[in-house]
Amino acid sequence: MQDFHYLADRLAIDAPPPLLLVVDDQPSNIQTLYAIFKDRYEVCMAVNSADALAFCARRTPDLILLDVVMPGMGGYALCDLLKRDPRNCDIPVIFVTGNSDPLDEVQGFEVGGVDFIAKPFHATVVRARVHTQLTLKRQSDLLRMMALIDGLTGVANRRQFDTLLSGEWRRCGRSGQPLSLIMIDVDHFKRYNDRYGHQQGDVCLRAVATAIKAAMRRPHDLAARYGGEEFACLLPDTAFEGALVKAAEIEAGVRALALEHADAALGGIVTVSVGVAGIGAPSQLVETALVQAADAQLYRAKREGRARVCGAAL
Ligand SMILES: Nc1nc2c(ncn2[C@@H]2O[C@H](COP(=O)(O)OP(=O)(O)OP(=O)(O)O)[C@@H](O)[C@H]2O)c(=O)[nH]1
Repeated sequence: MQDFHYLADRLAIDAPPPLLLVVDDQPSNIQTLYAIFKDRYEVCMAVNSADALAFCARRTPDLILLDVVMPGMGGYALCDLLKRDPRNCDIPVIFVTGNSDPLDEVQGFEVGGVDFIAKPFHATVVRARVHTQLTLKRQSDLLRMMALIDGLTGVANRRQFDTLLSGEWRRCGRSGQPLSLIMIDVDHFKRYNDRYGHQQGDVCLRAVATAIKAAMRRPHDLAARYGGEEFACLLPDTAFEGALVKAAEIEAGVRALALEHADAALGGIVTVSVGVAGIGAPSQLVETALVQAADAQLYRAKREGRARVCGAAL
């Protein structure tokens, strides 16, 4: 539970103001809504459905206020399109309408709208409705994130890692791109816990996770907690040689933290052992081969004295 609060606090502190997209062909309506929301939210505007789609391809709004009747594609058709797109389907859409016909509202709910706001606007009601939907959106985003993020360290969890490994294995197999995997294990971590206590052990794991994440700079690189004191990095479109460089960076990055570990075998600081495996064309083998190979290299690094990188190309 403590980890849940840690994650929730981090999200609240780091969260930028919510992004509202107002889609309306009438400049006066846009101006009114802008005036209502500009103090608490980032408000962007689109004057037709095509502009709105272009905007959503660049950025993901937290909520859309959508006029029902517009020249060209109307609000219902636009909402229907957005809901069919996996990248945009979670954005709540509130329709803004001058029509109070219940049948009209039913159509709006059928295409995935979450609420209606009647014109002319009543500022307090509009604010309250938007606030309610944004609160619900934040909560569902948090739950989605908790299902994919390790609560202790903030990196991806094992579930996300397994899902992405399967996806990247197939994608790299189709495109003929290489795929590499790095497995990392904290050395003599049982001794660390025994000497410094489990809570300090958790602090150490967070610091190690941060050092690992710092080495993952490409957008598709993934750092994950594989289990206990073991981490894994998935490097799509990266050949074995490149992954070896990253692995060395991770090993050096953890050393550079200079976390005291009086019972460590070498140097009196926390170190990691690292195993690397890379494959040129994933389609030749089953995906477990990559994990097994990286794991075998990790245990080789342990056998050969820890605090080092070992690797093999498949
Ligand atoms: N503090 C803390 N400890 C954990 C966590 N998960 C696993 N551990 C501990 O990590 C230790 C792992 O110990 P071992 O697998 O024996 O390995 P090791 O002591 O690191 O030794 P080598 O891997 O051989 O260098 C165990 O004591 C686990 O209890 C965690 O979330 N927090």
